[in-house]
Amino acid sequence: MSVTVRELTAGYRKRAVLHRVSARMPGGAVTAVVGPNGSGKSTLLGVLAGVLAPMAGTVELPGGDRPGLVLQRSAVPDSLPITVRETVAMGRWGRRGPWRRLTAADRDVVEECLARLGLTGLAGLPLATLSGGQRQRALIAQGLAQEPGVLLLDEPVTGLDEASRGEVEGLMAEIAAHGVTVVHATHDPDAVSRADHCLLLSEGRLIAEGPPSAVVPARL
Ligand SMILES: Nc1ncnc2c1ncn2[C@@H]1O[C@H](COP(=O)(O)OP(=O)(O)OP(=O)(O)O)[C@@H](O)[C@H]1O
Repeated sequence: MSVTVRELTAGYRKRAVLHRVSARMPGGAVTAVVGPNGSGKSTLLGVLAGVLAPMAGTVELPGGDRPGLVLQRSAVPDSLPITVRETVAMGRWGRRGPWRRLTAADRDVVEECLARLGLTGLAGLPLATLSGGQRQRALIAQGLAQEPGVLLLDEPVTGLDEASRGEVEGLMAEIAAHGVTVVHATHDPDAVSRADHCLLLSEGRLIAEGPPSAVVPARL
């Protein structure tokens, strides 16, 4: 099911960063949100994730579902003493609360997500000891463990080598093929061209929307 924003204005304190953005992100497909630094990509993801309230306008999510949010890798400090399995298990906290024990069903979901992302063999290692690509997969597994209908990813391929970028792009396509609406912010031209749909932001305004080939300027 698709996600729709209408006349969305949002920002921080009194300052609007997004201005009257109207766009549709198709269900079961990958949408890339592109635009220069500071154009409002992360802000849009924050509003879709429900961590930032709109100042005006509306957000329509399938079934009123809370989307899963995969943070930028750089937002996770290296000093965090947490294993890969614990990282993925945090994806269940939204359902259980952080201090409640996970149920057997929760633990099954965690193991399934670890397996799906090829992380079973790494599950007991500290997150900080993983490569950039492996760490990104752990964060995606955490997002999937929320079993969301909408998965939001903030710059999931930034800083990865070509092989890992391709792997993460392939994963996003596979997740979408399972019916999840995937929306990611990116600067990477390959990630844009492999998306199904694209939103181009500039200075907080939507300046184009459609298939990547029609939207993305050659200079990106
Ligand atoms: N927590 C915050 N408090 C105040 N202003 C913020 C906050 N986060 C972002 N901004 C401002 O909002 C504007 C848009 O930032 P945003 O992070 O949404 O852009 P972006 O397109 O994701 O940029 P980048 O490509 O650099 O990640 C910028 O001017 C930024 O300074």
